Amino acid sequence: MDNLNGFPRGSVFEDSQLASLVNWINAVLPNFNLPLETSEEELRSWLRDGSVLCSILDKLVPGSVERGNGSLEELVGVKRFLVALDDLALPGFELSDLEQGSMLPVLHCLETLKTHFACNVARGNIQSSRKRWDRSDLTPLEETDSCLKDASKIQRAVDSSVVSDEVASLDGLKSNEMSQLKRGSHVDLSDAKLMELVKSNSLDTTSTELLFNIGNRILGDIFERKNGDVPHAQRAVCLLRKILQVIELRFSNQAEGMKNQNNLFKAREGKYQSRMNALETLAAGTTEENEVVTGWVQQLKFTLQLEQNKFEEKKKLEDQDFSRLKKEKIRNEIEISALKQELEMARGTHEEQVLQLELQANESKAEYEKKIQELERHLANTRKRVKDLEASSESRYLKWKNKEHTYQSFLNSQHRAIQKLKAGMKSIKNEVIKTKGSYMEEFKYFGIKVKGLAEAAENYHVVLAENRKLYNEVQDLKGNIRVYCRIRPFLPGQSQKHSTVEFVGDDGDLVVSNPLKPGKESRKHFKFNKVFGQVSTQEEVFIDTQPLIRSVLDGYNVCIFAYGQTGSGKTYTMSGPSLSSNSDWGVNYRALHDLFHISQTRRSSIIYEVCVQMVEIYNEQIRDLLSSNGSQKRYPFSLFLVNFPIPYTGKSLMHWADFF
Ligand SMILES: Nc1ncnc2c1ncn2[C@@H]1O[C@H](COP(=O)(O)OP(=O)(O)OP(=O)(O)O)[C@@H](O)[C@H]1O
Repeated sequence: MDNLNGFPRGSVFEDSQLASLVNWINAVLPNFNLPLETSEEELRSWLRDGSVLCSILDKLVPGSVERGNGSLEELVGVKRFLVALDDLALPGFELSDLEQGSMLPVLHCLETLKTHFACNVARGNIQSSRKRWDRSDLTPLEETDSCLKDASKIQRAVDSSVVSDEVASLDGLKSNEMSQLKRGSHVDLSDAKLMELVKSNSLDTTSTELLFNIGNRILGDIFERKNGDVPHAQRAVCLLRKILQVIELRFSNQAEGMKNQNNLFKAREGKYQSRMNALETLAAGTTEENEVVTGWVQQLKFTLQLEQNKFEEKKKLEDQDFSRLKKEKIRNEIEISALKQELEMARGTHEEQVLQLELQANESKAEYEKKIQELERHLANTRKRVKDLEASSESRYLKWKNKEHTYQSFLNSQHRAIQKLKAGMKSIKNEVIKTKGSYMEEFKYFGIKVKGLAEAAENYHVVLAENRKLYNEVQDLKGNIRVYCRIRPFLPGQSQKHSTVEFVGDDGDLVVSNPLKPGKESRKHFKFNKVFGQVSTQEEVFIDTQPLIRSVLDGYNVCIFAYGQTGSGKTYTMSGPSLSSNSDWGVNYRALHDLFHISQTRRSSIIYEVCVQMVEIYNEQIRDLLSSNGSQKRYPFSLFLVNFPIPYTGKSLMHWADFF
């Protein structure tokens, strides 16, 4: 059995249909985001409080659902949804269906909404679709019932249809755009479109509901454009003002019309009352006439009563409409004032944003101008540099060209020279081969010569050894012990008149006189190997000892020592007054220098090792001065051993031993 809305009770709702329905709900209300595999029971729990249903319908037909008053009653939302459906003449369902009954009517209702509005969106015409429902889907009885519905519902339905007609008739807007406007969904409110609406007279013929929808949409569009599109906002404000003017004019016209109608009805009532009075006067005449007149009067009274009833009914309706319109006007005025405030705020915000943007624009403009100037300067510099570079590259190119030419000629000359060198090298090679042959012969000849020289050198060593032997024999003959005397000159400050040296002979004779002693004792004669006078030099003293020192290198022991009283010149003779000048060197330094020099000249044939020992003889004790614990070490023998080879300088002593 079918229900009142024409849906089969027993029909099945496929899962795919349910998923498609859920998908559609998600498309209409993206915030809900229901899962596609939602079951009927889950959907029931979602829809139970009616808020989702109201939101869907409000989204499809903005303003169609009455605003809630915050009631906590669960089914209030569903009731509002059903009332709104009824107003739109769309099929609904029973409250019990959503509470615990079959969900089929609810699902079919939603399916109808989906199909209906999808169809309307496609066609851009709500009215035609509703008419189809009214006529084809209702039974004749129901059609009759619907005709007897409340006058306000009819009026609203008529208004809706008028709205649709007016939507279609608006100049400058396409029908689907107007449909979107009416639903509150997005439509392009470009500046040109706004200007067109402001200038056109089509707003005068547009219904009040549609005007409110347009106003809402414009405000929404202004808030969506948060980036301060001020010209657009200004145009939108102009359009809003015009809409408000139209609405105000319309309300005042309606009030005026109501007043006129009221006066008209009052005038008619007075007219009928005067007629009744006239008829009553006539009734007071003849009985016959009276009866006839009474009949007329009765008839007139009945007619008047009917008229009065009609008039009262009409007046009641008009009063209701008037009060409704009044309330609506107050509500609209409140809404308009709120909108005005919002608009003012938005305008203030936009102006601030505009100022900020202008400031930013000025700053960035100045910055860009500065940058442009810098870039221009840079460009000019770059151009200049490019020109310079071009000029320098041109000159370099010419220079390199010249160099290339020079190198080419140089290479050619080098090539020729190489050719010449190759030819020269060939001839040199031949010459080298020839020379090599001659060298080989010469080498052979030299070999023979060198052999002879080696034999001669061998003989030379033999002769040299013999010479040394003879030399040392001469030294022996001269005497192993030689005594020299050196006379110190007067020291600065000493008197030169009292010298005891009377005679110095060339053969080593020395006569010393002392006039203070008597007889032979006053003159004494000494004999030395040689006597060095006051003017003798350090070198002259050394020359006589040099042969003895050289014999050390042939393996002989030599001892040189100086003897004399304090201040007689022992240190002067053995070491020298200073080492700054070679001429001041004493016997020690000269002897060592000579020894090292000779050892160097003989290093090809003999290698000498030189050792040094330094001892001190003091109070008949000998101490090693180079020993690490020298102060402790003492030699266990007495001073005057015969032939002990020590150079003696009084207090200090130097010893060269083991010379080879
Ligand atoms: N031949 C000389 N010519 C010039 N001056 C000399 C000569 N011999 C010695 N003298 C000077 O005489 C002074 C004493 O000489 P020197 O110190 O050599 O004596 P000495 O015998 O070593 O004394 P001492 O036993 O006290 O050490 C020094 O000033 C020295 O320069």
